[in-house]
Amino acid sequence: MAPFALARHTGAIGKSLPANSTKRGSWGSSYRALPRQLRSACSQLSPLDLPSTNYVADMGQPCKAPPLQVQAAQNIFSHAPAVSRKRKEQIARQISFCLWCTGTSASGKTAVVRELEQIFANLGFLTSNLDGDNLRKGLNSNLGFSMADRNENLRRTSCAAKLAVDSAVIVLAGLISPLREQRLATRAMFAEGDFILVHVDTPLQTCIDRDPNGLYKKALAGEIPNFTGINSPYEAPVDGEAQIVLKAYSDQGGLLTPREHAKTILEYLWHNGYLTRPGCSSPDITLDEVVAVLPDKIVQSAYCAVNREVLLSTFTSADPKSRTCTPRSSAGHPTRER
Ligand SMILES: Nc1ncnc2c1ncn2[C@@H]1O[C@H](COP(=O)(O)OS(=O)(=O)O)[C@@H](OP(=O)(O)O)[C@H]1O
Ligand SMILES: Nc1ncnc2c1ncn2[C@@H]1O[C@H](COP(=O)(O)OP(=O)(O)O)[C@@H](O)[C@H]1O
Repeated sequence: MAPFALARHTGAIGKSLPANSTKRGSWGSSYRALPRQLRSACSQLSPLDLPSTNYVADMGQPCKAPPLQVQAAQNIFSHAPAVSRKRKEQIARQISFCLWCTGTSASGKTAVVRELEQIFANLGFLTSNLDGDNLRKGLNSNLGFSMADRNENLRRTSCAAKLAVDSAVIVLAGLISPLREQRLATRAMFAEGDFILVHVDTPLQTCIDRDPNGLYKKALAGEIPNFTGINSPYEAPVDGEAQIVLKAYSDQGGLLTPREHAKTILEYLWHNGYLTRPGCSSPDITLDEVVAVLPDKIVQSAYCAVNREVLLSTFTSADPKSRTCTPRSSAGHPTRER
């Protein structure tokens, strides 16, 4: 089944503009580092759990699906990277990680990711925005919303996210990822610390009231099968599963804005060393400065200029180790060692 209805989001910005030594394995093997009960949950999602989707030819004519691969390829010899991720992070002057937002449709995943994407750009960090809707127009365009198709959608997206993280890019992903086992399997793709799950915890009724594309209305009228939260399950993350939970409403009952959500995430990232430049002992920007950055203005900020200077010096310095960072704050911040 082809995706029912997808709203495309343009990237928030144009093109111009903590890790450990855990072995980073494949979908099939990397979850071995997890406790047994999580492994068992992950193991139900295998690369063999492929969708029963028919392909549609370019001409728009339905065509017979090529036989789906039911067995993993044999005789594959993988290559170690010629340039390490650590080296790439030094070049990019950032620590890469995957920030993965889960939540029902219209919970605000796209809004918070776009907000973050712009703030990161202004701070001089390179990101990739992996949005479920957008990916379903390309990489995942042959997938629908059966659970098997969602599994495959999430598996492919996790692989893409992993490739970007291994290339020193910060990934900002927003996909419903409705089942706990799917999120566990996604997390298992990454080394510990490289994956941060964010639950965009907006009550279903609020999402239904928002209904920006009229999909809930159609689903409630029985016109869309397998619609998350209506006739297909959404398992909210259990306690401790998500590193960050974004409640839609403040304690006073007011609706929190995407900007406030982005601030919560930035605080987490800053305190946990994700915004510390490789080789530095603390971030080169204070938390107050981070959260003061305006997302709606793409500017060549002072930070971009400083980073560019330091970056250029890495190419001119004979000994890369002689490169120094001048932290803007000397407070004792926790740092992710790279
Ligand atoms: N049946 C059904 N259920 C849920 N969502 C649907 C459905 N049909 C279309 N859409 C639109 O597809 C977007 C969700 O795609 P995802 O790739 O994030 O879904 S999943 O993670 O594979 O479950 C989702 O986008 P968001 O609203 O941004 O979440 C919807 O706009
Ligand atoms: N924090 C928020 N407060 C109010 N409205 C929001 C908030 N976040 C998102 N919205 C609005 O809700 C709708 C759905 O948001 P979106 O980010 O597209 O959600 P998702 O990507 O989870 O489907 C949009 O119209 C968006 O402008």
